[in-house]
Amino acid sequence: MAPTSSSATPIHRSSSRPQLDLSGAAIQGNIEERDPTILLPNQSDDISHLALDIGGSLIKLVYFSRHEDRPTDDKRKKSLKERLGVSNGTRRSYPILGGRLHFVKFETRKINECLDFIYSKQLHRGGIDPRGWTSEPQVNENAIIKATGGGAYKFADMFKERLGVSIEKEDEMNCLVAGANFLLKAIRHEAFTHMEGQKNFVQIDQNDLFPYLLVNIGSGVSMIKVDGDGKFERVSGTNVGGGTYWGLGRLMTKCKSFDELLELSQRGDNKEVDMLVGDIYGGMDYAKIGLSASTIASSFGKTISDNKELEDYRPEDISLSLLRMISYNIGQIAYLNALRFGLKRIFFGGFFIRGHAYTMDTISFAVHFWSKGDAKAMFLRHEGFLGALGAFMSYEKHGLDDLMAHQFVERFPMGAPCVGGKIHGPPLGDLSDKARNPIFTSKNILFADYNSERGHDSREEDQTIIISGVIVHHISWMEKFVQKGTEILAPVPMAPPGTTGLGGFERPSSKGETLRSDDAALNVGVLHLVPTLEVFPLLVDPKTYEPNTIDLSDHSELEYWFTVLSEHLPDLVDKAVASEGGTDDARRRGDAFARAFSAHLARLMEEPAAYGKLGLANLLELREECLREFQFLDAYRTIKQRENEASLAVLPDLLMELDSMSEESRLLTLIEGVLAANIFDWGSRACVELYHKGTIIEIYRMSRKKMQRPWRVDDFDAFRERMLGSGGNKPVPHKRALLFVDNSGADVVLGMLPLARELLRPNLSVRLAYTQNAENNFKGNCPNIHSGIPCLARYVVLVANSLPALNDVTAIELPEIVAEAAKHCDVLRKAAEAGGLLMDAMINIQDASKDDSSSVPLMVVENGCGSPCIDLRQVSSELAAAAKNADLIILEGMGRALHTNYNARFRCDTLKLAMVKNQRLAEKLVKGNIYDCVCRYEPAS
Ligand SMILES: Nc1ncnc2c1ncn2[C@@H]1O[C@H](COP(=O)(O)OP(=O)(O)O)[C@@H](O)[C@H]1O
Ligand SMILES: CC(C)(COP(=O)(O)O)[C@@H](O)C(=O)NCCC(=O)O
Ligand SMILES: [Mn+2]
Repeated sequence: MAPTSSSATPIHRSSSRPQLDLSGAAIQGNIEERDPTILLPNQSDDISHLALDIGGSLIKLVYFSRHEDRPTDDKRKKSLKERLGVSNGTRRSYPILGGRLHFVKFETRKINECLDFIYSKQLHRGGIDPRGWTSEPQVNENAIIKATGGGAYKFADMFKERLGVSIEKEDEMNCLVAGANFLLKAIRHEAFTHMEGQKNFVQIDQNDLFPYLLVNIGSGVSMIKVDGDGKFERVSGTNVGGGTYWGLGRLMTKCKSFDELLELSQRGDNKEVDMLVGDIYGGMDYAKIGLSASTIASSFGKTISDNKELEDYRPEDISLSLLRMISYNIGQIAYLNALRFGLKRIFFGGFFIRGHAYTMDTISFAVHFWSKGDAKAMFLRHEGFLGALGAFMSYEKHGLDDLMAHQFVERFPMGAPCVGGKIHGPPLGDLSDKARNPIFTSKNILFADYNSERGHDSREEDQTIIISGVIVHHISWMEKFVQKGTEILAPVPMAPPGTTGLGGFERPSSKGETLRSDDAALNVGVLHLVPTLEVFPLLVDPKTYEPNTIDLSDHSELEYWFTVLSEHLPDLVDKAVASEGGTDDARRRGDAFARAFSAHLARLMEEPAAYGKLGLANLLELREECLREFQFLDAYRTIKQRENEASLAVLPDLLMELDSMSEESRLLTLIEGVLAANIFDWGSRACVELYHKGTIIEIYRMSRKKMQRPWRVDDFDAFRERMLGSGGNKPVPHKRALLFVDNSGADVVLGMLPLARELLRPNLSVRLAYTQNAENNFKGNCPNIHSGIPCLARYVVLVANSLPALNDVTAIELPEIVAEAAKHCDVLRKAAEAGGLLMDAMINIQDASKDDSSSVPLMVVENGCGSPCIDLRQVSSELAAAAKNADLIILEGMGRALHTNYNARFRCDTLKLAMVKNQRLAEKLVKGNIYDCVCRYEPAS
């Protein structure tokens, strides 16, 4: 339990939406110090709000926790952010820093475990007072928890007695609908179809969501016609539901748990129990009415003709027969109701489904078969949490309903056993023994997901579990970490590859005999709420925008990238460990990171859609997130510094060389320079091997020498024409250019900065065009005048990562690099000085929407990402603001311009520049070879 603090000074956040007010919170010690301890009276997490759905079988918990910004080494970043109020989202006056939504469930018959969990995390002390979300330091008489489901009535007294809180009951149907509507609107890859073992995510158009049929398969089944928010009618239901399968199954098979029963079904053969069409028709199809011989004519029908007792049947066959009977029946009734009301879409929720492939396939089959393909069964990733989410939304000011998909980031943490930067627990060498021979009992995996939401914020080594007030166990983080890894690697239940055609199924084919543990099978991560994220405003069509260029649903593609990332792992671990001083602790964290990332990869190889729609960018981001989870804040720190220094040392010579050229050849040389310097990429195997063969400067020279036009994709002439004009075409200078920079060292110093400088320096072609225009009585001034001389772009915005990823330069590092470069360059110096050396530039950008004249020539903004790629649906609010008046985008690097955004269309002129540093990608994307270059220019569409 976290200690309480009486000397706590409250944090006050100005807020228009006070729902997550932290007035009860206090920072212990110096606010400036690294990772200060934040205390909320009587609780270990910052703040939590909780809602419950207490059903006949399961208790579902949704809770929200607010965490301080991730710990960072970089004081400057902190002070900059504080100064700018960036983390508070001042531009939009967001009142909250965001937080995380967690999903947990317990069996209803084990309600005590649920109460212990709430108590251990002090979730009931979230200060939910009926008067509002004002956190009270202590539980008060009026504290309430919103809950739905029958248990909200049945167990109300228990909550009062054990936790001192009152349950405020919410209507179950209301909650189901509110939860489903929220998920379908706010979570991008929430709904999917599942047919013949194939999972496909469905993009739901928010404006075309209603009406739909919601079928919630819990213990019993409710069918609700949903016409809008709060507009619904329970049109049907059936008492043959999840409770029926579990109840009958338990009686007939003696199984001890639901999962055991489901596992049995995977080895079952239902024709031993079911009467099939073929049994009646002597092995023939009844083709006239569309029934194959393997169609079930009568579930359990065969048991009447046999002279057998229950014991004579295999429990496996019984379980499968039951599962099919119930799933099929529900699918059929659902369709009949959809037909009744003319609904085409049916969403299925409830924990009966349990992400189980065979169950979903059976339901889908029934809907498809009876509707002749007209209606579609869709499933929800947060299947069983609809009611609990709805209850959460029923708090008067939960702040969730106006949030949108781009403000949620789902993470799948491993439960890193880190405490204050240290890995605790036994040496990692022991781990494989433990994994093979787990020491867990059913009791001490009670909180199997407990650590999933803690990540690197963990401050406790052991979790003490209190059951009925008695301390019964200590679980070390390490043990839980191993458990998580073991769970994640458990075999996946697979659906059969195909049906027999006319209404029958083959037997289920499972890759393993056991199901992935209940917890891991949820396929639901922690939803991080980042209110400041925005959709990049220059996308032509955000709805159809797909960041990933490579489709990993192609299995050979997935296999290839899986191998690339796996092979890169040892080197990455070495770099990461070295970046933390190579200590024993760093080594242990490195090993743990490698295990965790490998486990994620292995799982995704087996089940690519396990974490939602999967693209290469997701894998690359997962790797960075995983590093951060194990407290590797910047694995390439030293390498980046070394390369920056070396490149800055040769910058003056390069600038001199450039200055001696004509404008036309200079622009070409600059683009060549960007492409050549993009070779400095520590994420590419081939490049890393190159670095062992020469110094930075040698490689840079070699790379520049090899720049032969035409490049593999070469739109340079069109770009040059647009920039400098040609023949009768006058150049129309750009107003604001956004330069998405990539790697540290030569890439940014010798590539992108000189290009930025070119845009900002006085330009003869523009001057000429302007003068001619003026002579032709051109009214108005050329907008691009700095110090009285026109240039190619009036404002240049350098867009860099918010967090480190590989050797990419970050927005925090960039101002210092620009300042160093500015020592050798008047243009950069003047531009930077005009912006008060970038810090103020960032302040100004926030005002830019109000008054454009306050903008400065050169600024740095963070992009909101911590990945080598960029998903432009989720960028920082600063970048979104900076993009407002931008008319030129330059995307640089393989991650940002090829892996992602290669096919993205923008509303302004766009230049995509990258060197392809991977043979396979070169072949696939540009039909070329490794080290080929891409210079793709697309005028505004
Ligand atoms: N671990 C589990 N324990 C019990 N039932 C489970 C479990 N996992 C899935 N189920 C299935 O989920 C059903 C409960 O679904 P749920 O949506 O939670 O409904 P309810 O609100 O009625 O409890 C059970 O009847 C059973 O079929
Ligand atoms: C991670 C990267 C996208 C970074 O490239 P960059 O954006 O820096 O040009 C790239 O290095 C990559 O795709 N690497 C994996 C492929 C390989 O090692 O061949
Ligand atoms: Mn990079």
